[in-house]
Amino acid sequence: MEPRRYQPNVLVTGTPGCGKSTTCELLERRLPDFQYYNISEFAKEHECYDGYDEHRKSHIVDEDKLLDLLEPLLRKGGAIVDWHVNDVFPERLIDLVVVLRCDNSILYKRLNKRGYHKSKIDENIDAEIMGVIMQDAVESYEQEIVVELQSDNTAQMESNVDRIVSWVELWQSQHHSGVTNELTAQPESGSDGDDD
Ligand SMILES: Nc1ncnc2c1ncn2[C@@H]1O[C@H](COP(=O)(O)OP(=O)(O)O)[C@@H](O)[C@H]1O
Repeated sequence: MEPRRYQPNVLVTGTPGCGKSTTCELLERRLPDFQYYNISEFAKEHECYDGYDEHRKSHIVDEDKLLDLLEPLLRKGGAIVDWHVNDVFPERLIDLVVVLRCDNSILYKRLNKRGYHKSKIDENIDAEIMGVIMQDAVESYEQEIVVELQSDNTAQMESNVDRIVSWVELWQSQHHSGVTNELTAQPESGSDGDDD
């Protein structure tokens, strides 16, 4: 059986350039007990690669190897996971999925500034217009744990961070009080509860 988690795991996903890393870095400061996993960097660091995609000019991530390494870390809870791919993490390990969204013209400027090739910018803008990442998220997780947050400007990003922190605190209060209740629960009185 899956061990009980005392902190939730939060997956922050979205099209590249939507603001995942910036949001996660702010979250990290607000949630000092949490561990931040930028999966692109994690995959590079642990060489979770399975070839190179010449067309995209990027490494192909070996998802099996990635998950083998990541799963024991996520089982403990308290992880902030940042990746544009979201359908590879087992549902049982994820408590909240945040899908960041961005206006196309703003996203274009961000990706252009990043020096992406035009074909790569177009591919990402198309994905954002079609809501590909959101679609993947709702197909992979219970709809109740998926939230879509707009991240066009700093004010929205700050508000998103506040919302995620509030959600984490709510999760903690529900789960920690749940533990206490289980431990302190009195046996049922056996009354039929006749309320006439
Ligand atoms: N909500 C936002 N408001 C203003 N700038 C943002 C916002 N989100 C991201 N950015 C900027 O856009 C760029 C891409 O953000 P980043 O967090 O690296 O995106 P991702 O991790 O999704 O690829 C960065 O220069 C970042 O400062």
